[in-house]
Amino acid sequence: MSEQPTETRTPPQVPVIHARGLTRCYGDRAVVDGIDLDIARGEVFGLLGPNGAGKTTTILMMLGLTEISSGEMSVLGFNPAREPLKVKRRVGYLPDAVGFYDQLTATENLAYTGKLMGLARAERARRIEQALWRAGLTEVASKRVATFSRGMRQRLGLAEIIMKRAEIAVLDEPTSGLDPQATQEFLGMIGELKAEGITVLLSSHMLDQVQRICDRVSLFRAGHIVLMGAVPELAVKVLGAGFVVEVEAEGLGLARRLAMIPGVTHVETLSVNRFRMTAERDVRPDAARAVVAVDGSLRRLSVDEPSLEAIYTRYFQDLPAGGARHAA
Ligand SMILES: Nc1ncnc2c1ncn2[C@@H]1O[C@H](COP(=O)(O)OP(=O)(O)OP(=O)(O)O)[C@@H](O)[C@H]1O
Repeated sequence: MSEQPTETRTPPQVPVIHARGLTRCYGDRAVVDGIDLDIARGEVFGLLGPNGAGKTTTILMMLGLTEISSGEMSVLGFNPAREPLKVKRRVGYLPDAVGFYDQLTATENLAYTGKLMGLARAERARRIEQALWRAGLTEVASKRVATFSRGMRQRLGLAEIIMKRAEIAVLDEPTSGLDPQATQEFLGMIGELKAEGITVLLSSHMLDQVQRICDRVSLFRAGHIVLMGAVPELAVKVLGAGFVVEVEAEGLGLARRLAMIPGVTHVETLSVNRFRMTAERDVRPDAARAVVAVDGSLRRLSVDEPSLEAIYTRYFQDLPAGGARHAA
């Protein structure tokens, strides 16, 4: 195989994952029902939603692992239904239960994948060594995978993605069952992938983790994407507020100044010299400048970031009983 993923990279402005009206039916039931998606290169994109909402089915369609009933989908410019091998070569997939050969060592497992990819022996050895090192597995490289904990298997999955030089990493519940330290390390590694320009799709129920590492998230419900965007945007939509910034400062006409800051939707005067601002973004630097502009003195500035947990909970609480609400 002589294909070099680096030579075929899609230009940055073209979404690396594009779907329109994507649908998957089992019998007469649509489990993914007309979803639209555009994911940019280098984005960390979260897929959230209750069990059975259609996240894994969407991922499987992306990878050419399940049929697309109707709609369009392209991954790195390829149609996964017609060109699954081209997609597979460029996309790393870490399913919930990673399938490695238990009787082989970590190195041997990666060597097996490397051979399937058609990598020459020297190149294979170089990439394996580098990938194991990046995943923190160098010391256990010659241990059989049967002896690995779940955390180590997950890292080996990441090592495989690194070795493949995948342009997209698709991670399905990667941190479930990991202890807090292993989780932190794993999230750190996802951050490193992003820093290299790799696009990451993360399906997870761990809302705090999703919030920490994702640029945008999508909320699936009954086969639809019902919400999509950056957390502050979703907070404005669902909670009616994004960031809440509190300012304690003296200064004449400060409340009026604060209200003029772009992105501020509301300013409440809590008491003399104490203000609570609701904003679409973190406006603390602007608030500090506003205090200086009125020749005031700043005593305290704090921000409450919107939480994905609160958005998720409120969204489902606000649904009318048995009601369907599916506009992204
Ligand atoms: N092969 C299949 N045949 C019939 N129905 C299926 C099949 N695979 C999935 N489904 C159904 O499709 C729906 C969506 O499943 P999917 O696995 O995509 O959900 P999910 O959002 O990934 O859930 P989870 O959070 O539990 O992983 C579920 O109702 C599931 O039962």
